[in-house]
Amino acid sequence: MSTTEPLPAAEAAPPLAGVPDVPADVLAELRSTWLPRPEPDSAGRAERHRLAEAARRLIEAVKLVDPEGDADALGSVADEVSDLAARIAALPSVEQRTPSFEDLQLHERSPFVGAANPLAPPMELEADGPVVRAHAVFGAAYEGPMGRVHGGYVAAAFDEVMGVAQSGAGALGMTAYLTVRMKRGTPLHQRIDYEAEVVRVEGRKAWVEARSYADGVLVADGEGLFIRARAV
Ligand SMILES: CCCCCCCCCCCCCCCC(=O)SCCNC(=O)CCNC(=O)[C@H](O)C(C)(C)COP(=O)(O)OP(=O)(O)OC[C@H]1O[C@@H](n2cnc3c(N)ncnc32)[C@H](O)[C@@H]1OP(=O)(O)O
Repeated sequence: MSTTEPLPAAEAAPPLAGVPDVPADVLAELRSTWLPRPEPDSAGRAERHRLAEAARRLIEAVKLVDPEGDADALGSVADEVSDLAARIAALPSVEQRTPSFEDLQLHERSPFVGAANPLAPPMELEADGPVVRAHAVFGAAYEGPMGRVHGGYVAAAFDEVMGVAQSGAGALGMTAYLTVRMKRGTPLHQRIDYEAEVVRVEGRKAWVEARSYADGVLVADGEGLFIRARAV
């Protein structure tokens, strides 16, 4: 891909040649309902999301706190946070019960999109015809070069958005390879926009293209191959 123009918006996902089983109108409906973030289905889940958001602020604060400041104060908060981690770990774990449908959703658990996952920025998703659009703001914890997102996270964000694009097109594969061209640094602390679309399907293989933009300027683009397991 050489153009820097965003992919055009589309009215609806056209049928994708090669994707089996699921009619295009059903997929389009699923995409429009599954990709936007749902409201939490219980008070407990809402509180877990609030806890994850607090943990994100904690991660950011720990990354930025000055080691040349007050060592006693640092030691004291390290003890408190350690006690808090032990209190949380002593609460019932999702791994001790059969996961619910909501537990398994990308919006809940993903390291990029998951509201319950403190590692997730979290990224927001939307369906735009056959294109999946996403956006995220990466904080200090994602820093590689000064003020820029680490290249591993740049690539991983592409994996997520491409993975959703091919799942949303019914391909349901796993990443076999991913190529990301990093054209400019991806800046921290500002909204990064993504777009991804399946461009070709052959049997169990789906090829996806994606791009990312900072303030409308192309910062990276790439493509990936996703392969559906034989059993699915
Ligand atoms: C409806 C709305 C829903 C929206 C809501 C979305 C929910 C859901 C979103 C999820 C979003 C998560 C996004 C993260 C996605 C991951 O991170 S997935 C995790 C990372 N990837 C992996 O762990 C994959 C590890 N690799 C594998 O498991 C296996 O190698 C694979 C990829 C499944 C392929 O295995 P296999 O099926 O045994 O492959 P095999 O039969 O040997 O080869 C099949 C063909 O593929 C080719 N091939 C195999 N591997 C490769 C390769 N690496 N490179 C090139 N060609 C290859 C072979 O040459 C062969 O080609 P042909 O001879 O048919 O032409």
